Amino acid sequence: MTVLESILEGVREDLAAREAQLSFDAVKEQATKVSPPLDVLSVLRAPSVGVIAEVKRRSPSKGQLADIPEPAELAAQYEAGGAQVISVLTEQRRFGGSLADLDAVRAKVKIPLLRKDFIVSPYQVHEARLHGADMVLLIVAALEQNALVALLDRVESLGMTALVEVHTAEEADRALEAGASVIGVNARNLHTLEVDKDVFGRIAPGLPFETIKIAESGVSGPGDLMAYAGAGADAVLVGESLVTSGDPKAAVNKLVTAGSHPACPRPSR
Ligand SMILES: O=C(O)c1ccccc1NCC(=O)[C@H](O)[C@H](O)COP(=O)(O)O
Repeated sequence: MTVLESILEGVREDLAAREAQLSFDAVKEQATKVSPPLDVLSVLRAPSVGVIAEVKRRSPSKGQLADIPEPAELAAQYEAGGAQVISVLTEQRRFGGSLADLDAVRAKVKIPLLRKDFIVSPYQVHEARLHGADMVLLIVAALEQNALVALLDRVESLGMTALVEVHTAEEADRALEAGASVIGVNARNLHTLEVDKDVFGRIAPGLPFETIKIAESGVSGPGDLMAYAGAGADAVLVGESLVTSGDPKAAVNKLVTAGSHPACPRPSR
């Protein structure tokens, strides 16, 4: 069993437990009562190369990264540093996250929120909305094509934006066929955990001009952002280097400054 398959097994068990507590109909109904989602596409189309800053406690590849007792405080630092979007890892078993983290962050910051999890069911999409997410991650490697299409439609029908994650050219083709307008190229292979920062540069040039392109994983500082920007990234998604930095506001701000510097290569949009 690969790492991704093992994560998905736990995700499905945890999902079944939550469904037993709160029915699908109830989640759907309650989610209609929260404030409407923010317009993530406009934010990501800004002329500078943006930063999606992640609340990430631990990971299968690195183990414990940071305790993060107050995720809302970390998110506020990210916002103050100029992040465009905050990613909240809500998976519990491997990443130590929760929907309570999403609630806390939503109550604290005004910028868009990404629910970063392993979404396999429409239930989780409505749940994301109920807990204040504006954007939802859909991982192509975790989904059959019909499920990917159905989940993408579901996300968009709720006014949210899907970040459709790929790691290979074949997955990128599937993302485009499904109708993704935002594609994240993850440098991390979720089956082996190997990180290859060159994957973005191999895949992004083959994506349509109008597709918003996010480079995910392995960003340790402005140099990585500049390299991803040179290969066509509209934004970078960063976790580890921010949560371990000791000064998340400054760490985000360094990236944001690099992304808006005139010398930073910009996507041609
Ligand atoms: O981070 C992991 O080890 C991991 C393992 C298996 C599935 C997903 C995983 N991470 C999710 C992510 O994609 C990253 O949290 C995100 O791109 C930020 O990456 P980084 O800046 O390298 O922490």
